[in-house]
Amino acid sequence: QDAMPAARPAANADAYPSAPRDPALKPVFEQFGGKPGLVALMNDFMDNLVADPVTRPYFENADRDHIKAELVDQFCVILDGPCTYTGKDMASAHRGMDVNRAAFNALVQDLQSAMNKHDIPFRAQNKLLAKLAPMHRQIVTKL
Ligand code: HEM
Repeated sequence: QDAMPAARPAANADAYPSAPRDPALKPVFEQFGGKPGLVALMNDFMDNLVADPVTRPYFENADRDHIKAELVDQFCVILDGPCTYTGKDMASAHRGMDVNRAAFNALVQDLQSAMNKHDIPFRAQNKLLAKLAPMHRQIVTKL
């Protein structure tokens, strides 16, 4: 898989897996409160990740402010907001971390409880989660 690094796609090509922007998600971006809503959401999401014993080991020594800022841009792009994601692609960002299914699922639950706290409508939550779920292929590298 590492045999032909030159053939790799651009750095952020699968951050939001090469799918085109989906204009149908613009109303969902508004339901998240736009970019300020995403910034507020990410604060609680990261607090949950650090409080959760399953995810804490991954985040306690990480640059959490940086990750939050990248997540805001990434989710904003996924929801067709006026943002650009300049962070790493998901495979590169999580390489060597040995993220397993349990950790991935725990992170999703921590995101769900943050979205509930921010009163994001359930349907809007699921629109975002549907875009995040396939990313497990790039992120989960361990059974
Ligand atoms: C759909 C699920 C996930 C998404 C969308 C996501 C997204 C991101 C993004 C955007 C970054 C920043 C990349 C950059 O710095 O350029 C990042 C970094 C990171 N993620 Fe995830 N992630 C997910 C799942 C996970 C899981 C399950 C874990 C571990 C339990 C995890 C742990 C980390 C850590 C520790 C970093 C920081 C890496 C570093 O310091 O370079 N992520 N993630």
